[in-house]
Amino acid sequence: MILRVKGVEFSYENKKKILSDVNFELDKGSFLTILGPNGAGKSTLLNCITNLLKPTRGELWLKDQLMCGMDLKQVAKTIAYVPQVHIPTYEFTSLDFVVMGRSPHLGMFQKPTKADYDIAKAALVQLDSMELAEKPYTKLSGGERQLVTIARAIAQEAELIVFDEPTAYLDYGNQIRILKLIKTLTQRGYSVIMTTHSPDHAFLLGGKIGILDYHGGLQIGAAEEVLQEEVLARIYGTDVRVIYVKELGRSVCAASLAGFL
Ligand SMILES: Nc1ncnc2c1ncn2[C@@H]1O[C@H](COP(=O)(O)OP(=O)(O)OP(=O)(O)O)[C@@H](O)[C@H]1O
Repeated sequence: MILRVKGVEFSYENKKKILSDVNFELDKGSFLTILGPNGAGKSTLLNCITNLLKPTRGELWLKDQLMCGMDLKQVAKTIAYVPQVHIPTYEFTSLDFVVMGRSPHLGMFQKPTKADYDIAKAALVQLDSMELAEKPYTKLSGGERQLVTIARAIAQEAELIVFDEPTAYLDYGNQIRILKLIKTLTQRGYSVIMTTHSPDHAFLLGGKIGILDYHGGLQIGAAEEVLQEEVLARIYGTDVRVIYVKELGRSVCAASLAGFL
């Protein structure tokens, strides 16, 4: 077990409960996709998991340690966060950006060493992206930026990588490339949590699915078990068909515009 979320509740200042009694465990090398409508609380849950927000109730355990007693640097040695959009102000090269993943392993005023740069380069090589090393990070395309951000997570040498909508803003080909890469990461032993707005991505990746509803509850199960037509219709407020495609060996989601407007 790498992460245990136990009875977690969260409210912002306005007191509306965004997360309510959320419970799940994540094993090493396993995968959880979190779905839910806009504003349900997916990013809030990821922020609690990465210790950026403190739950109002409940406990988060990282391996066998309670997370509330850990600082961000300690947590970052185990969990890497790949946010949706990251636009730095300075013109770092991609390699300098990837090497920032080494910060949790450096002392307060310590600069990255040659060994840290070697780890950052190896992360870019792992993702077949070494040609991006000298490109300014601010000049990368959306897909390239996502690759470099994943390389930073790998350079961090974390065991759990948390992705907030990793396919947002990417074209169809890059969406599938990033999903393949995420699947490969789990095959290499990383644990992964990601959010998505596409139930089809959940079918494509397999693993466990969590559906967050507007009452803050997280329903967890296997894709085929959780992603039922009635559930999707309730969550997204629109008709969705779940169809098994023999050639693909999996179900797909298809929406219809009939009766819309
Ligand atoms: N800092 C904040 N202070 C107060 N309320 C907030 C804050 N951040 C988010 N919220 C509210 O909490 C709720 C959950 O937001 P969150 O961003 O976690 O949802 P989400 O499921 O990630 O949404 P989306 O799919 O649209 O990205 C929303 O109603 C949002 O307005």
